[in-house]
Amino acid sequence: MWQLMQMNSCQLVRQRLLTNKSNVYFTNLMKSKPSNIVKRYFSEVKTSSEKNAKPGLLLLCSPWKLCTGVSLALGARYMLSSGPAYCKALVAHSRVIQRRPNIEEDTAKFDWEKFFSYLKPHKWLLVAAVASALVVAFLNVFIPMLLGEVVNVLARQRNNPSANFMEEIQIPALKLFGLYLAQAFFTFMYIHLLSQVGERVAAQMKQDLFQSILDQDMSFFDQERTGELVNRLTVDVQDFKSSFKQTISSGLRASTQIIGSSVSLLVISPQLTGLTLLCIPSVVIGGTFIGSLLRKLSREAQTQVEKSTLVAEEAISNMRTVRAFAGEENEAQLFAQECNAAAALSMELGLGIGLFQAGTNLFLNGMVLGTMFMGGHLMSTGQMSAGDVMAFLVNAQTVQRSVAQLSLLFGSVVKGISAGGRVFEYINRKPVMDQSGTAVIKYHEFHGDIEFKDVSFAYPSRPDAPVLKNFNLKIPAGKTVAIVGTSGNGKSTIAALLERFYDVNSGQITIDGVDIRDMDGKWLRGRALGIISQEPVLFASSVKENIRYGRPDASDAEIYRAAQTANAHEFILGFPEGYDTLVGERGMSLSGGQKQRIAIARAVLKNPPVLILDEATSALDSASEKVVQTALETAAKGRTVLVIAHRLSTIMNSDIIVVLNKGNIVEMGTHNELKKQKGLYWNLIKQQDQAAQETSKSL
Ligand SMILES: Nc1ncnc2c1ncn2[C@@H]1O[C@H](COP(=O)(O)OP(=O)(O)OP(=O)(O)O)[C@@H](O)[C@H]1O
Repeated sequence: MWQLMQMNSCQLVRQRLLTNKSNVYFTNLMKSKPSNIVKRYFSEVKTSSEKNAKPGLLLLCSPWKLCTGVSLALGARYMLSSGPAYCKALVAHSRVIQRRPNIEEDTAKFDWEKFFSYLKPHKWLLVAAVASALVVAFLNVFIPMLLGEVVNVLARQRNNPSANFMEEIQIPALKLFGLYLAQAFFTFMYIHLLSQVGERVAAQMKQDLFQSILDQDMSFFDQERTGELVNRLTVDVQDFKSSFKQTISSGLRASTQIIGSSVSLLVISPQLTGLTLLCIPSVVIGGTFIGSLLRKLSREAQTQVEKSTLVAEEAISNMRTVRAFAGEENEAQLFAQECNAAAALSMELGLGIGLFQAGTNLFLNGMVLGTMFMGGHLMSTGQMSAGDVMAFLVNAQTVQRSVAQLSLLFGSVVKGISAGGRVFEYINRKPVMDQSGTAVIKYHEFHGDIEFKDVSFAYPSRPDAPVLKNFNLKIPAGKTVAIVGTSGNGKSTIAALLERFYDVNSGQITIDGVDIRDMDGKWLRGRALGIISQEPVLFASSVKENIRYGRPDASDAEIYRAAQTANAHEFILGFPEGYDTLVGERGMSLSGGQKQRIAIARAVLKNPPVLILDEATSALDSASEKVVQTALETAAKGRTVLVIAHRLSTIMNSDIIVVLNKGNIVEMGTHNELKKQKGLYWNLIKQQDQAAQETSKSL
């Protein structure tokens, strides 16, 4: 049993959804009957299979997985005295649909209009860059001719040495030097100007993309992978920028050079040009065929590299879970597997490129030899000079280099267009939720009467699974209302709807009679509501900056006062660097209770009239819970408070307790009233007392 769990534990890190689930959810699941655990197992499998029907079906059909699931479920019920984590493994197991990361097919369209709107502010820089690149191309066409003139002077000198060599060489050499200087100057100009345009456009695109991501609805983040979004911001913008710069610099230059140099070749020697043209079809056909094979291999290798990166990223970002389940070996194996597959493909690609390059070099060198042979013959019949042969060779080389650049560019343009398409797709993406509300309630007019009227709601990612149906609830101003109920009943959903993370499907939620959809969302979340959740999220900066996040314009004195209210001032001063102590990534260097008190200070600093406490103490041990509970009670004074409580000890001194079952209110009243009813609330109390006794016995 344990081995089975170990085998599946590393899969846990890939279950992003699980991070939305509280420990309480799993503790509760752990206490269910074995049949319920099995039921939940299959319900999770069903949900997953809805998302990804084919593999889901496979999972359901696989007898091995079925047996594992049932045995995990049955065993888990009896083995879980040490905590809810194993239940997480159970549910994670049921959610394992696809072991390997899914690299989605690229379907995004490139938005040319948007692209030009980014170029527009830099049009003059771009024109100057393009003009400079064209000048370089023209110079590259003329340089071989002048080089030919210089060679002719040298050849004449060898056949007929004369004293006025300096005079003869002076003019062509000076002209050539002038062209070299001009070529150097314009090369510098186009590279410098192009990098200015490229960097400015890329920076603007990145900012717009980030802003667009920040503006998306919460349902967008429920469905998108963090790694994918970060890739859009980094890799895709980078690929697009490189491709853009390369298209202008290499593409424009190479095309102009091909045309210019081809004309020069014809002028120098039509016979030699004709001979060269005869060889071209074989190069084009062979090159296209081998090139397409190599590109296919390159795409496969790239996709494989991305897969291995995703495996590493998920493991590193969930390191605590990996360590807690001793999943290092599995992760390392999986990474090695993906890495080796990527290396094998890249080696195959290397072999292909090597053979292709060697063959091309042999062919091209053969052509040079052939040109010299034929050129020598034409020289012997007086139809060409040594300088002409030299100019022809250099021009032919320019054409060859330019063609090679263009063929390389083709891959880069395809890559850049698809990367740009993905970036623009996200930039253009409009949130579905209507954000046009502007209503705000003046602070001194704010009472804090909250009402849910006939609210029905299903998460956008699961439209067929309604969480609330015709839900009605009044939270009077200045009162504390606690919502209790077993896991998965929709308690946190109520808080999420009040924060307007999602819009209700029907009905309305009002604060002081104003529909929250008509309110300015930033004001609603930023000023009116404060939330303290079970797992407070801190940023990797100092304690002070984390508290200031509640109100960026707060003074230091206000921050200290908020920390005092949150019972955090003392322990913060105990740190060697006090308020300037860095909390580490996601607050790793603090205890759960300390993190929570900093989160409370952050909410207190914001001074919101309505406070939402979403299982704010349920992740803490009983000693920390008491300290945090006191801090919460101080913070809650004079505000309307919505408490989402799984553990009944966290409902504080609530004025009204609402018992929720399957999204419906089944009991409502004060603690004493509900106890007397001996209904669901009474059962919950009994269950929790029993669980507490069992825990203390096992300790
Ligand atoms: N982001 C989401 N997307 C889709 N479904 C969700 C999402 N969050 C929650 N759900 C589903 O909505 C239902 C209610 O979940 P909710 O988190 O509100 O329950 P809860 O009573 O707060 O549970 P717990 O006490 O375990 O936190 C559950 O079936 C859950 O799976």
